[in-house]
Amino acid sequence: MEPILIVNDVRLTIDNKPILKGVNLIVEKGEIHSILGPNGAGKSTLASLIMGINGLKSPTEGEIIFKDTLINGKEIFERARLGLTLAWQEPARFEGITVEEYLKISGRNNPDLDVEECLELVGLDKSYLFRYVDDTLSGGERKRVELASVLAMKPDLAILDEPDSGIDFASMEDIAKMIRTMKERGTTVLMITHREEIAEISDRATLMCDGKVVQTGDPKAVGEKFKTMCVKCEVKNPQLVGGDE
Ligand SMILES: Nc1ncnc2c1ncn2[C@@H]1O[C@H](COP(=O)(O)OP(=O)(O)OP(=O)(O)O)[C@@H](O)[C@H]1O
Repeated sequence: MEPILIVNDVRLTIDNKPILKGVNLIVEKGEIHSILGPNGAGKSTLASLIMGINGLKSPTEGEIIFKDTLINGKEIFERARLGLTLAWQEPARFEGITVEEYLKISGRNNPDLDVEECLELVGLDKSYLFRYVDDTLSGGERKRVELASVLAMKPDLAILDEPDSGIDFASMEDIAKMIRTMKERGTTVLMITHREEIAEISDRATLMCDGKVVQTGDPKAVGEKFKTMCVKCEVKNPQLVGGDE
């Protein structure tokens, strides 16, 4: 096993509020790794820190190492150049850009780019190439276009923040298939999700709660723990989730 991403004792405090409280995570090259956890666990904040977005370029303490390079403090474009990309929780919306243009921009550094194939892999036919990436596409279609753009980019590590949001239950198997295709094409996937059934397509999963990692391992076991412990805990006793430092 060869780690592609190492998150080493990462702490983040914003306005005196501890948000990440010593997160340790190793993502192995070639795996699909899910992060599960209740609302407010710190999943998106961790994804932002790994990508260097939303003003979060460095943790308060700890290290983020991508492909043997310490990326604390690096700009988003430097991280992208190293082979790191992120698909957002909110699907893409770009006024005046067609799907074809969007995929070509996304895949400009991919010598094997085939935009029609990228669309096909996310279940959209080639008539979508001429559609605009705006609200004339449904939320689910924009989500698919965004996942097609990740396939076009072919990054070494793709962080997918809730790829299942805005996707109806019947399309979940499609999404799962697409994420597996990403893996087959050499992209390691770190995926944030609320749905344990999506986490189950992973090779490994991590459960986060209250800014900490609770468990990493077999996705079924982690999903089960999420389902049985966190959901109950969140509903009945939110103030006890995970405890404090
Ligand atoms: N810039 C910020 N300033 C203050 N608090 C913040 C900031 N960003 C995040 N938080 C807080 O940090 C905690 C973790 O938020 P985060 O969005 O990372 O959780 P999450 O696990 O992704 O939740 P969800 O599943 O609801 O998206 C929340 O309590 C949130 O309000």
